[in-house]
Amino acid sequence: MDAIINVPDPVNEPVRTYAPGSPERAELEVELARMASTPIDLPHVIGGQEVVGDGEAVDVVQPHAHAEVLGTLHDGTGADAAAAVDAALAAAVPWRELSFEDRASVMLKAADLLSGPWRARVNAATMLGQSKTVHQAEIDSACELADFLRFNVHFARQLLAEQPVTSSPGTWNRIDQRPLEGFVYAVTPFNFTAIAGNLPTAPALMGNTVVWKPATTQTRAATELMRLFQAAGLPDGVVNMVTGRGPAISEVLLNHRDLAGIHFTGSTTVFNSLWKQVGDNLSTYRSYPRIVGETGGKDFVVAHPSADVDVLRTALVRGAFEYQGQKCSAASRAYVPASVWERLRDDLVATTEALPVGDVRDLSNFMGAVIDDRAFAKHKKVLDMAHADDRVEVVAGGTCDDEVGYFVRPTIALVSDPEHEMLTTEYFGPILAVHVYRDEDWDAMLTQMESVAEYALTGGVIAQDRAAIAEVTQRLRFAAGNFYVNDKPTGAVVGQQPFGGARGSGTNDKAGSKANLQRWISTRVIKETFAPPTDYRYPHMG
Ligand SMILES: NC(=O)c1ccc[n+]([C@@H]2O[C@H](COP(=O)([O-])OP(=O)(O)OC[C@H]3O[C@@H](n4cnc5c(N)ncnc54)[C@H](O)[C@@H]3O)[C@@H](O)[C@H]2O)c1
Ligand SMILES: N[C@@H](CCC=O)C(=O)O
Repeated sequence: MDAIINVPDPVNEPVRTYAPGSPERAELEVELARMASTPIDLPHVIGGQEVVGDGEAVDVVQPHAHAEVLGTLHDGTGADAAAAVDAALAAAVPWRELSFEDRASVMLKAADLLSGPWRARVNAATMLGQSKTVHQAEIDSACELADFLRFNVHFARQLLAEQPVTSSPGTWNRIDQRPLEGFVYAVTPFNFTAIAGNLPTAPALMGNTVVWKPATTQTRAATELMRLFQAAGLPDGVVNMVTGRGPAISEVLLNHRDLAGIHFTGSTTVFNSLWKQVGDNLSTYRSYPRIVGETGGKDFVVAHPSADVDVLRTALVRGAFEYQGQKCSAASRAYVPASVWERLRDDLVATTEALPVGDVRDLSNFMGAVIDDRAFAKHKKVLDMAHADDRVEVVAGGTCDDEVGYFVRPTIALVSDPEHEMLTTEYFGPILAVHVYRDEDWDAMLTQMESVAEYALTGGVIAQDRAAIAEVTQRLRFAAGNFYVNDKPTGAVVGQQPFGGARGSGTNDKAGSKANLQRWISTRVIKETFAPPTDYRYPHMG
């Protein structure tokens, strides 16, 4: 077909309410019951084939009811990884030779299936496997993933339309956006099904083929995503999913000549280790691998003496405790002036103590469980430390219980020492450290908190005074890649607040944006000369 094709204008997927009596709630409840009662194999998908591996078996359980198994995966071995690379390389040429419209069409179809007939099952898998409440699952696995798929197509179309600004008389300059040579390695975290879906499909849209390793605890929903992509017509081998913990898979992939890029989201520690291995292996590769990684955070809320207390309380409760604080964007440190704390404390503590925490199948709960026994043990240790440390006063929560599920009560800890690890370390759980500063120390507080943590992901200011808002926005310019004024620091929406941070929080390539897609292409410039010179001499030579 010869045509310059436009793509549909993207629109953010509307968030459904799941209110009692709504059709979406009825459909979801059927799916939750079906999935919870039907554990399945969670196979690798290599070259389009479901392969039950022979690596160690790992059960994927419901975090809020850990005796209930959702499925069993097999830890990916070196042989599984090698087979996935072979499949990705075999699929590369036919995939990149399809037109952009054909590739885009697969992504747009996946978005429409997800927002329609697949919505309930992907949401149910995310709720059960990752312990998300229905609202948290809906904004992630249905809406954000559909948005990634649709907005990426829109941004990719813009990228491909960008051509040289000018051509000299007698010449024509053109740009060809090539995929990378080799395969892209996508490694995804447990906490967002949308990220799990975006990291392999963004490079694929740009013409690359991919080996994708989801987090073990997210594999129930990841398995639904693989099936969704296949249902949307993704050709075999374009995305190959290898399940498991990762090191054995990385051993093969990071030592492969054709590693063309890494698309990672997860902790700073794991990202640093992958980057280091790439550095150590540099002479192995055909091209310099593109490395994109969005990593950890120690996200802040700074309150000014002019803050509206109701706005501040809501931003803290939602920002710190939604999805059990397991968002990279979650507020985990707050700086509150003494004059505001006096008015905030009782209501904030009472609201926090009243938050319903439990099994996410009970839709009246505000929070579920933390992801697994490791996370639970880490949070328990932090709570024990907080209770024992005389620089810390636990004013809400502070308890946990793993008898049925990995439940950690939402916790607020008053921390007097601004250098304390509770104000610098990412715990990735429902633990909010609050530092109360003297109103007159506003300036010193801003200077100290700006760089006390290694991260720079999200943060915000709660204030009504315009001069204070302007001051914080400027002084904390490098402290967050996503900055909020009078709002919680979570809940970025694709196309509205492209997401990512710098410093120890990652490469800030902004998931779901043109900047991210740019990393998955390698530009070729073609200059054609219509009446080429036939004499080498220049006029100045006489
Ligand atoms: N900045 C962002 O956009 C963003 C978004 C979501 C999560 N996060 C961060 O992710 C972290 C939480 O997620 P997590 O617990 O899944 O992170 P993690 O780093 O423990 O795991 C991330 C992924 O890396 C895999 N992995 C670990 N070692 C590996 C290896 N050697 N080779 C290959 N894969 C390996 C894991 O199995 C998982 O799939 C937090 O630090 C959070 O801040 C950041
Ligand atoms: N983009 C999400 C966070 C993703 C990380 O976990 C937000 O803005 O809350």
